Parts: sequence; C-alpha cells; structure tokens
Amino acid sequence: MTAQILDGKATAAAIKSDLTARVAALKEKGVTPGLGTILVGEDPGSQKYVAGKHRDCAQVGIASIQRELPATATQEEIEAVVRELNEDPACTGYIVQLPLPRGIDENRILELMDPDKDADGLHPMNLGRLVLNEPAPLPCTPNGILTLLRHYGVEIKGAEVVVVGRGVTIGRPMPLLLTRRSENATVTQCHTGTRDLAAHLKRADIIVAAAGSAHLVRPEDVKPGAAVLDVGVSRSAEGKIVGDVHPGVAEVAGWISPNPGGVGPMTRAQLLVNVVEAAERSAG
Ligand SMILES: Nc1nc(=O)c2c([nH]1)NC[C@@H]1CN(c3ccc(C(=O)N[C@@H](CCC(=O)O)C(=O)O)cc3)C=[N+]21
Repeated sequence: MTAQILDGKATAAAIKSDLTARVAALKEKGVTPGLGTILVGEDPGSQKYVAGKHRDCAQVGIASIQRELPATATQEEIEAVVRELNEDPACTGYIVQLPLPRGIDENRILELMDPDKDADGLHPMNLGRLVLNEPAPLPCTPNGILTLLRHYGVEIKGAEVVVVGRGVTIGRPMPLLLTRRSENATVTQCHTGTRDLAAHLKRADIIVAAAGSAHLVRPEDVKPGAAVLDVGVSRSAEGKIVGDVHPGVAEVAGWISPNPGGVGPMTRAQLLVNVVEAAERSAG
C-alpha cells in the first residue's frame, strides 16, 4: 500500500476558483483587491516565487503591484517603499519577500508594515493576535497545511502532531494554529536540540517536516498510516528540490504531500486568501 497523495496543486486550484468568485463580488462593490510585493536583489529563487505570486493574482482577478529594488538598496530606501505601500489605497495587502540582503534589519522592516495589510501573517502584531486568539491574517504555510489536511479529511482533532523545525514562518506558528480549540491537536515541537527525534516521529499521527534538512524523516521513523507533510526545500547538485521526507516514507505513511506540488502551492493560495479577506473586511 502506498500513501494517498495530499495534492496541494489541485487543492490550491480549488481555493483559487472560490476566490475568483469572491473577487468578482468585491469588484461589484467597487473594491479591487491588490497584492503588493517588495523584492530586493536578484536572487533567482526569490524572483521565481514572486513571479508565481503575481501569476496567481492574475488568475483570480487580484491586481498586482510590484516593487523591485537592487541588492544595494539601503535600509532607508526599503523602508520608503514600505511606507508607500502602507499609504497606497490600491494595495490592500502586501509582502516583503524574505530573506532581505545581508546588513538589512529585517524585523525593523516587518514592524513598519501596516499590520492590516500584512498578507503573510508574519507581522509581530498579527503573530501576537494569533497568540491571543484574536482574528488576524494567518501565516500562509501553516494555514495552507491545515487547509490541505481538512480538504482530504485527515483527522486533526486529538491527533498527536510532531512539528520538526522552529523557523519563524512555519515551525513557530504551526503549533499555535494546531492547538487552537477549533483544531485541538496535541503538538510536540522538535528541533536541532531534540535528543531522540525518531522516538517522537514514531508516535506521530501527523508529521510536519519543516527543518530544511534533506530526507530527515526516514521510512523506519514513521508510524504506518500517518500523514506526512513535506515542507523542506533543499536543492540537489542538479538543482532539483529535495524535501525533508525520504521518498521511501510513501510506502509506510497513509498520506503524504509531494514536494514540489504539496505545501508550496498551498502557501501561495493562502496568501491570496489573506489578501481577499483583508479586502472583504475593508469593504465592510
Ligand atoms: N515574505 C515571504 N513570504 C513567503 O511566503 C516566502 C518568502 N517571503 N520567502 C521565500 C519563501 C518560499 N516560499 C515558497 C512559496 C511557494 C513555493 C511553491 O509554490 N513551490 C512549488 C515549486 C516551485 C519550484 O519548482 O521551484 C511547489 O512546491 O510545487 C515555494 C516557496 C514562500 N516564501
């Protein structure tokens, strides 16, 4: 028996088709959602991701606002663009593509953003709202993972979930989402200081592998029937994506998200959800 596929690409397409209708309804009310992106530097990976986000916007009818700065841009120059998008009524939500070049104070840039235009859900105010159980745009990758699990009917309530990784975009917010009363999962967070990762993994009903360590999760570590989400992105010598999950896990798991084609497209779809929801709030 091989695992059922948690198809992020197909699920994202379904979300985008729902959003297309909601964007059309907003336009009837005279509101056009607009997603802004701030890209600093010429990293080909970042350029590709940002281009993908604008392609998604075009598909669902969201306007695109693109700002690009050279790798040599100063802190003040980047902050000026953040202020500009904060003020721009056509920009209903935006992201600052991370990472920023060395020497730039990333947290200062993020704090300067208008939290109500934070499409990533990573502004300190919105992370704080998440901790306080207040409504806020949710971090895209963790929320995309939940949406994917729900779409396929994987039981979250009462599940033992192991999150591997403690990064700001996935590892840290993921347990906050999973332990809300609406989700009611039990979460163990593992990281490089974890003494016996395999022992934790073996007990998990759901594994979220977001460590960025190629093939970290091996078939012998996975409980038969578990749901395994592969969030890691490493690159092989040939430039191919290598996930955090060993391919052999597909023979043991009950559910597995492919990589690419799993969590990545869901992240992009949730970004659009945040933009549309912010526009709906402002439309009243
Ligand atoms: N402010 C900010 N917000 C982000 O959300 C953000 C960021 N900065 N910096 C970089 C990471 C990375 N990220 C990805 C999103 C989608 C795919 C994606 O859709 N990947 C495709 C494959 C793409 C390929 O083949 O290279 C897939 O998984 O199927 C990948 C990576 C968002 N990030």
